[in-house]
Amino acid sequence: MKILSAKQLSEADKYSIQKENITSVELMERAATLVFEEIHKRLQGAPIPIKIFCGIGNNGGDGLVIARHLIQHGYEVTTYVVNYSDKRSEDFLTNYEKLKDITNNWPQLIKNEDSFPDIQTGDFVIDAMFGIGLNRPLENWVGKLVEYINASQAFTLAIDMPSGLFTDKGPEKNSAIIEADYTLSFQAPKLVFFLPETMDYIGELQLLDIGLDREFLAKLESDIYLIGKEEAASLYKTRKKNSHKGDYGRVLIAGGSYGKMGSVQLTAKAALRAGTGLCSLYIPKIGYQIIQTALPEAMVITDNEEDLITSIPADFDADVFCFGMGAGTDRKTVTAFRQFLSEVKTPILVDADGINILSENKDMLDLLPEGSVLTPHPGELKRLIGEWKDNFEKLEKTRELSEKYKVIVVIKGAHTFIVNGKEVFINTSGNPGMATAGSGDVLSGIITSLMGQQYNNVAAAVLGVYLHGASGDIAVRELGYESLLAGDIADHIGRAIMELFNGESIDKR
Ligand SMILES: NC(=O)C1=CN([C@@H]2O[C@H](COP(=O)(O)OP(=O)(O)OC[C@H]3O[C@@H](n4cnc5c(N)ncnc54)[C@H](OP(=O)(O)O)[C@@H]3O)[C@@H](O)[C@H]2O)[C@@H](O)CC1
Ligand SMILES: [K+]
Repeated sequence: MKILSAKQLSEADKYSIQKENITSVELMERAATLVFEEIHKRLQGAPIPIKIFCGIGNNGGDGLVIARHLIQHGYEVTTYVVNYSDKRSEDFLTNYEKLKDITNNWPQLIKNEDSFPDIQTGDFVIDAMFGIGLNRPLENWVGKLVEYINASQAFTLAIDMPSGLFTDKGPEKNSAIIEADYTLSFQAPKLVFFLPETMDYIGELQLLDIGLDREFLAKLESDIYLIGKEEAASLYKTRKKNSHKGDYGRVLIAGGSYGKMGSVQLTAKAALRAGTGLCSLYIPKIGYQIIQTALPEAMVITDNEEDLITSIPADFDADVFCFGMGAGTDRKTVTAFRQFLSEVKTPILVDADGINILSENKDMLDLLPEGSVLTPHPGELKRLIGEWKDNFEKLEKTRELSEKYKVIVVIKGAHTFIVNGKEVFINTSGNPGMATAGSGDVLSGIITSLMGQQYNNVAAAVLGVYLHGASGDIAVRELGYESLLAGDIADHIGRAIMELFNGESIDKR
């Protein structure tokens, strides 16, 4: 699904109105009625005090429509107009009159701090103050009202966007933003819903299809895509009956050092669970027995050194190489990686210490084969690209790195971002239980595995990240967040692949 900007959404809005030959107030009625239906479905007429805070633009107009429907269905509603300006929008005004027609009263005006209403923890607050039209931070009493609502701890539903949050840029420091428990947003997801510094304002997210013109939406250009099950499933390649292990990739995973053999073991296990035909590990001697015992399905080649890696065989017959987990940054390992990069021809996946080595020796980035995949967590990314002022800048800098070196960068996080030049894919699967040691090693194994199975490298990264999150989601159903181990993520990859197709195993023989 495409992520759209505020400008694109307003254009889609205008186009749809013209094409359908409806008025903008009719579109507002349609959108806000959908919101009302969602609320009604959940509240089922419950006598909870509902307090709706409406702005004076079209987000406020939505709030007035929601208020009208709720009142007509017998809910206990108080409507407030946050009167921050005299420039009331036309559609706001139309619905202002309509609301008065049914209540015989004007909504209560809030004009300053003295007119803030009492809000109880048990109230249901609807935030319809600002949507995609916000163009500067909230100031003075309007900002204070937002903080006042947040402090009330009342359940807060944001309409389209939490008020105070910009659609296409990061918030300014200390700005007032509604901390919503739930956001019902129109038509398309917005980028800020998924960035680390802004995602917490959204609460739970639900998108409402308000019927904007599909053809127009399809033509809108966007480099940013949201990846859910449907998108992931479309990337999956079925297996042929007439095939053998050689068809599913020869993978060489190089890494590990004294005390860190578990990392490569997890990567190799994940690669095998994700479908790799032949998996070999290149490790220091110390790990030989460990790996052979823990993972009999993998083959092992050892370095001459006991405790660390001092050479990596670039001439090994592999479709894809993976380097970095548990490898350390010893001078001998750095030299080995440099030598390997100067010889290797196929794209590689670089994780953990591999990325740390690249950060400390930036000239080595030039040696990365085109299409290689880097999988940094934010700390590793910072070492690669330097500090960023906000996540928009982080994304821009990562795009520049990706374009300059022609590599795919997977920024790990609550929403993992896959950056391929200008293109960005945002993953939606996964959960906080996956914030556990070794989780990244498993991810590297899955992506490497898919690269080896002839997925193109971008598809391998996107599908790999999705499957990693989905495996974690399935595993927590049995184990709970706290007790999830990285190995459990690896063990549920098969189930995650099956669930791409609603639990059915794929058999297209
Ligand atoms: N597009 C769609 O698909 C559909 C959109 N719909 C709805 O419309 C919403 C967008 O409506 P919108 O364009 O009227 O903008 P909105 O968010 O109400 O705010 C604009 C007002 O805020 C003001 N203002 C801005 N910043 C401010 C500040 N810091 N402090 C104070 N004032 C500030 C600004 O005034 P000005 O900058 O001119 O002073 C203007 O008056 C959208 O989110 C959705 O809910 C649906 O009904 C139908 C389908
Ligand atoms: K809002």
